[in-house]
Amino acid sequence: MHDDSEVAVLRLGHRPGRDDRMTTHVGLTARALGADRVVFPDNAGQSLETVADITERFGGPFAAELTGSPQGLIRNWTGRVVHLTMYGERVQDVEDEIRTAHGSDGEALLLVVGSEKVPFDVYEEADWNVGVTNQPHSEVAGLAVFLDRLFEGRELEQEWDDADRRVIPMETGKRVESADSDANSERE
Ligand SMILES: C[S@@+](CC[C@H](N)C(=O)[O-])C[C@H]1O[C@@H](n2cnc3c(N)ncnc32)[C@H](O)[C@@H]1O
Repeated sequence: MHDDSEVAVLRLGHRPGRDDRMTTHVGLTARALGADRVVFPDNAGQSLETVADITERFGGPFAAELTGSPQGLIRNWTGRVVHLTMYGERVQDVEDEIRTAHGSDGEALLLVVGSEKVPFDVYEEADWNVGVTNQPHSEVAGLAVFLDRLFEGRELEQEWDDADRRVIPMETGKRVESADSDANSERE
């Protein structure tokens, strides 16, 4: 989480139209929960724009990029690769090992989430295939739980740089403060 070794998220596969919201949410979840970068397939430019816009307004650091070769990124990754899949080893059994590789050994992590069927090569190329439960659910949910386990909750405390607005937590209502501290409040 914005320390020496990077955590990047790769969205593998994107079906324009059908996957637009899900791909965007992979990026927003990666950003909000402590990853440094998200990489989308190059047909997901609309999702990239949304994530970049949120980062500009609500702060960073966070990078969003496109790639023409998602599997090339996996093959050429110099750190370790974690593929999130319902068929993988239980997250609670491998999280310590992954945290040690990242935190103590300084390995950059590439977290891979799929959309439609993930090619078997990815299972073979991954250092860990990890299940957040072995039940089918969602790439967004799997990513969120995995990042929270990886960072042991520290990502909830992160500060945001260069935001032009900030949400003030409230018991009731919505309050957003601009960077120059003009406050706007709204009751639901
Ligand atoms: C809707 S699923 C489709 C998976 C696809 N049927 C396949 O064969 O890989 C899309 C993505 O959600 C993630 N996912 C779904 N359930 C998961 C689980 N229990 N643990 C971790 N990731 C999961 C995986 O990254 C998966 O590629």
